Amino acid sequence: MDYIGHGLDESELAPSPYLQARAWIDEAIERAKSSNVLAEPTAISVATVDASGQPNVRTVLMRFFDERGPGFVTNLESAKSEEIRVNPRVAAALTWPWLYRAIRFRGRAEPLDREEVHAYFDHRPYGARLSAWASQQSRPASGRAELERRWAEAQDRFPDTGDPEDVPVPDFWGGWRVRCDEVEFWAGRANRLHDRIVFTRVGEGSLADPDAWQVSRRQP
Ligand SMILES: Cc1cc2nc3c(=O)[nH]c(=O)nc-3n(C[C@H](O)[C@H](O)[C@H](O)COP(=O)(O)O)c2cc1C
Ligand SMILES: Cc1ncc(COP(=O)(O)O)c(C=O)c1O
Repeated sequence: MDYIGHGLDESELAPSPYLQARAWIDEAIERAKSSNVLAEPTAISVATVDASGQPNVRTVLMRFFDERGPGFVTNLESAKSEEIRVNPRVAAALTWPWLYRAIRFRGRAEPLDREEVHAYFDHRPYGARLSAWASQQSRPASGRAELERRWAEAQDRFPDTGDPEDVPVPDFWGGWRVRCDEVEFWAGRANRLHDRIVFTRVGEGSLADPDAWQVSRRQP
């Protein structure tokens, strides 16, 4: 299949990686709404490296994106979180094949503030908040029954009152944000002659600070 995307030219590039990513993310979210498949436009693959140097990758939902970088929520005792604590260097990719676009972030993961985590957790559905308690994420499970039992125990412990306070945030649940050093925008073009425009950090500013970034192009 040939990629017949519009491409990405330096002349139309936003002045900062934040604005460029924001435009693509917003467009992906908007276009996904009118799609009849589950496009999940904020699904992001997050790569880490384990203590032995072996890479690892999994998909999460990018629940935060601002000038500080992309962020996600997860169990803080999961494999990914343990790997990040040993080595905070991560990479993350948003991929929208149906838009012939992808964004790659590289940098270091930093913990989300507890206030952000609390505010986010309170908006999750009751059942998902219970699952945060029920799942020792990444640990072995004897079977589905064990998970269902642990979920039911959480339900007994934290009955549904309709109030966000009914299920507190577990101390072992939170999230990470990627402080980026590099952001690459990939736009698929015909004949595999794609566009790849890269913002590389040259200063301390945020993703929204044009002075903190240098733009270059890579071969497809
Ligand atoms: C579309 C999609 C979205 C997901 N979103 C999350 C998420 O936001 N947070 C999370 O912890 N796991 C999420 N998962 C599950 C992860 O892919 C993964 O199984 C889990 O986080 C355990 O990863 P780990 O053992 O490497 O830590 C999602 C999976 C898929 C396919
Ligand atoms: C295990 C797990 N944790 C967290 C999330 C993110 O959930 P939420 O939709 O509340 O952001 C997901 C989403 O798929 C998930 O599978």
